[in-house]
Amino acid sequence: MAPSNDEKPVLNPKTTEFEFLGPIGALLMVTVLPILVYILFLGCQPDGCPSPTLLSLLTNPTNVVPLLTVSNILSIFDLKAFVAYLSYLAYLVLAFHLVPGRWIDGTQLRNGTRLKYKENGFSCMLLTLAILEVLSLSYGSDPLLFISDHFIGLVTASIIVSLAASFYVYYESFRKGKLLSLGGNSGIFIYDFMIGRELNPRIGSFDIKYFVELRPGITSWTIINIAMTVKQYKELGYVTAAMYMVLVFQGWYAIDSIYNEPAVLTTMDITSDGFGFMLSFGNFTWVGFLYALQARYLSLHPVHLSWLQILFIAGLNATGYYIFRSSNNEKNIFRNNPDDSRVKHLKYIKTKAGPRLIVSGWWGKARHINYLGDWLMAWAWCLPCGFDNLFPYFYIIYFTVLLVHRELRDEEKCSKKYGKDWITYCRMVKWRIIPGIY
Ligand SMILES: NC(=O)C1=CN([C@@H]2O[C@H](COP(=O)(O)OP(=O)(O)OC[C@H]3O[C@@H](n4cnc5c(N)ncnc54)[C@H](OP(=O)(O)O)[C@@H]3O)[C@@H](O)[C@H]2O)C=CC1
Ligand SMILES: CC(C)=CCC[C@@H](C)[C@H]1CC=C2C3=C(CC[C@@]21C)[C@@]1(C)CC[C@H](O)C(C)(C)[C@@H]1CC3
Repeated sequence: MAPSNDEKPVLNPKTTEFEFLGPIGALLMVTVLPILVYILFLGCQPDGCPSPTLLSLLTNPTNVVPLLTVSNILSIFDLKAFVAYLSYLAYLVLAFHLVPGRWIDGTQLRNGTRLKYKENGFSCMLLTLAILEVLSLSYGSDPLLFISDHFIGLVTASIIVSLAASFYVYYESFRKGKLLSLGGNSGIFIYDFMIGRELNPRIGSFDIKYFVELRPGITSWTIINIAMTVKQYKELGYVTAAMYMVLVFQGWYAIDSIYNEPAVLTTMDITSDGFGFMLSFGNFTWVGFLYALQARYLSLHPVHLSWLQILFIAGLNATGYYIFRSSNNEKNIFRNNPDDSRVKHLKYIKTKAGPRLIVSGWWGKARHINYLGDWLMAWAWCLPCGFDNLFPYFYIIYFTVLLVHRELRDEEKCSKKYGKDWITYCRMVKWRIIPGIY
């Protein structure tokens, strides 16, 4: 007999528990984060990081001339940069639709369905890099120097686009039949707008969250790093080892994330977080521009490293990448096919909720061992900037907070999902991120 209406589970239950300090935290994120991005970029100028000229404003606010001249703050509004950024996004959307790729299944949704996602990110990235090469061969360094010359204007363009996308998906989320995120349906605008109300906003088969997660931000981060390397070469006549390390380490990470595109389908962002300002701004601007903080710093303030420092930092990045990639692959392969020869030796616990929890291998060392690998790489991206300035280390500070907070969020989610099985798992694997420490 079909369950009565009051027995049927509600498809979109109201969100009753807040994260990120609730509506107040959401308002702060939407207002403070864009300002923070401007401070980190406008505040770092050729005359210093932070620029002493701009710091003088703190003691003499009326002396706005330096603000206009040194920081070129009026370049925040840059029509050329805005048009260029929109053209860049249009190209990415066109490439997504035209470049061939297989369609793969996402994880099962709570309404029992599975969405299909087009896997052609790596081909699109190769196409983008090929186009960059052709442009450089045809027009020299000008196309890439446009990026460093119009950088703040491009940042503004990404912020405007991220806000427009956030408002669009929020408005569309009220259409009938939408599947909402469990954490973004509080009914309070600023909170749902920030954390994301609809789980998988789409235009036809075009999944906005999936596209934004691995295309505009990751790609612009890679291109900006190349542009900052070209800028350093133009200024110095050579490229420092420190810049090469940041370019290669971060470029590898970015391209690796796209090469392993299917892995994003099992991340929290895709499986449980709605698409709102956090993921929109987080990808378009935070990943797309702020993640290039070290390359921009080195283009303005070259750092020379000793061979010992180079070897240590390279070893740190390699260790981090090995832990990051092998642990993520171990979980993703196991979850897709536990009988795969590469993971069938792993011990696991069966859960009442269904999915199996690995309790040996990487996932027997810590409950988020993959975060440790990512965190070590983050250190390897900051250390090439030397120790004269804290600006480039903003990334490791932000990232540490993000990973610790994300681990707590995931613990909360898994504890609710797995109940006693999660308690059993935690007893067997007691470390959260760093085995023996945390
Ligand atoms: N560079 C950056 O800015 C960022 C990078 N990252 C990286 O993204 C990667 C993915 O991180 P994230 O999205 O947080 O998700 P994770 O890859 O850490 O996966 C967490 C999920 O995996 C499942 N799981 C947990 N423990 C086990 C286990 N023992 N066996 C099997 N499955 C398990 C649970 O999902 P289920 O409900 O399916 O069981 C859990 O919700 C990480 O490597 C992280 O470092 C993340 C954020 C930002
Ligand atoms: C302060 C602020 C705006 C926070 C928003 C958080 C986002 C920046 C991150 C949340 C999860 C992310 C992931 C990646 C980039 C950063 C964000 C969007 C990621 C795409 C980076 C590349 C990795 O290989 C990944 C695909 C595993 C990863 C997924 C999560």
